[in-house]
Amino acid sequence: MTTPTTEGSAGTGAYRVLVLNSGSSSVKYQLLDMNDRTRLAVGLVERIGEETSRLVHTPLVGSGAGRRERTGPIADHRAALKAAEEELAADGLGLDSPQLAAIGHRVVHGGLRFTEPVVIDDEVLKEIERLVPVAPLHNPANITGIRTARTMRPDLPQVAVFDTAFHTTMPEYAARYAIDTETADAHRIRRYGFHGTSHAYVSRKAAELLGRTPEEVNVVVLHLGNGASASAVAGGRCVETSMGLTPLEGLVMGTRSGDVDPAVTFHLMRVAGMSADEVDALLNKKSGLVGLCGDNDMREIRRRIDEGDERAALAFDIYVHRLKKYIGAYSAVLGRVDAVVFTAGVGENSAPVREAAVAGLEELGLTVDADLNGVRSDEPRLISPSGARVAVAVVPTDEELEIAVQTFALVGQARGPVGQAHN
Ligand SMILES: Nc1ncnc2c1ncn2[C@@H]1O[C@H](COP(=O)(O)OP(=O)(O)O)[C@@H](O)[C@H]1O
Ligand SMILES: CC(=O)OP(=O)(O)O
Ligand SMILES: [Mg+2]
Repeated sequence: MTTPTTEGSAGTGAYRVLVLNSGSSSVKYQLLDMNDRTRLAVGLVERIGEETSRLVHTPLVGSGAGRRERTGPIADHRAALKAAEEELAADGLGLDSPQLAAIGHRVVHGGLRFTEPVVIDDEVLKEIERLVPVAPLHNPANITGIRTARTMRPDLPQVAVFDTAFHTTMPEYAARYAIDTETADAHRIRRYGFHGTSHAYVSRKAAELLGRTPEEVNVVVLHLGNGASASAVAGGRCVETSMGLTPLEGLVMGTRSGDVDPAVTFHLMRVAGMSADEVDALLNKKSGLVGLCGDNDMREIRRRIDEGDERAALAFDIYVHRLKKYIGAYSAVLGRVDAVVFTAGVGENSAPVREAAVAGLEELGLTVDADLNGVRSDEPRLISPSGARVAVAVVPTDEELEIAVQTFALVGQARGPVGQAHN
């Protein structure tokens, strides 16, 4: 791992990066010191637009240390960022700080054009807006984040780091749908994949855990958060991933269906009289775990299962069955698998999901040690027994760190030499 120098961006001495990860109803933010990649403050604003919004802000340095919480309505993403800025400013870490080198934004859809992080200008912003129809839950929130941050610090470089970028190495036969080529090309319909920052970070960390370089290993990464996706990474390059044109395809998610027969859509339109927008809302917001059992939080689902709730049990089984299909499929795609890696909220925390997802896959070399699987930790760790043919691991993701590193590297390149992107 190479550490950037204190030169920071531009030799100005600015060495901090603020990262904004704006989701459909939440904003996660982190302020990092890029000299040693430590976090100075972290925060989350959730349930934006509801009466019960909540901001949790935790400064990690100085006298302000200690978690602070605000509750009460926060109307929109703009208000959420303003509230976050107030909290940062209260600790002397506000956006007016001369030490701030850049703001890094997670942008979910980068289409065909953005295969690397970019400094945002009006034209880049316009392209991110053009992609709203293919990331309707995400790109609008990302855009609001960018616009608000620009208003607050118009002089500061703002960098977009795209979820889709890591997947642009997918071979054409994995990225194309088998539909009429002219129609597909005219509308840029293909599989883009998402959560790429996480898949990139976690696959690299998994190689490190195995004591190998990313080039030496083939891994299957299962990013199981509210949105969920799988990827097959061969020698450090993504060769297949489960999300497609939009973040709807693939695994069962908190509120999204993942894979369904596409005919479900026109059947609902023709037979149930639903509009395109209604089907869109059904598949994106009222499906997945919440559609199956009314809850999208895996903790709550497990609690209900323990009480004998059959709907929750069936939802769990459907979730895990889909995961197992993807583990099998990606083992075939990779030919040789060195590790299957669990990450994000469910992947990092739910031992029952991990156990059930690999149960019965001994023929593929996959087993989980019950004791290791039960350990709670924030560190990357193996949960397969020693000597297992394929390692099974838990690697906490850190999209914000990855975004900060890419942002800082880019701003440095634009203005003069700085440290490089990390391993
Ligand atoms: N201790 C836990 N046990 C089981 N599942 C958990 C736990 N903590 C969080 N989760 C799951 O993780 C999900 C959130 O994952 P996260 O990666 O933070 O999502 P996102 O970034 O998409 O908002 C929750 O909805 C919940 O299902
Ligand atoms: C792309 C995507 O699904 O993101 P999230 O998990 O943050 O909803
Ligand atoms: Mg996430």
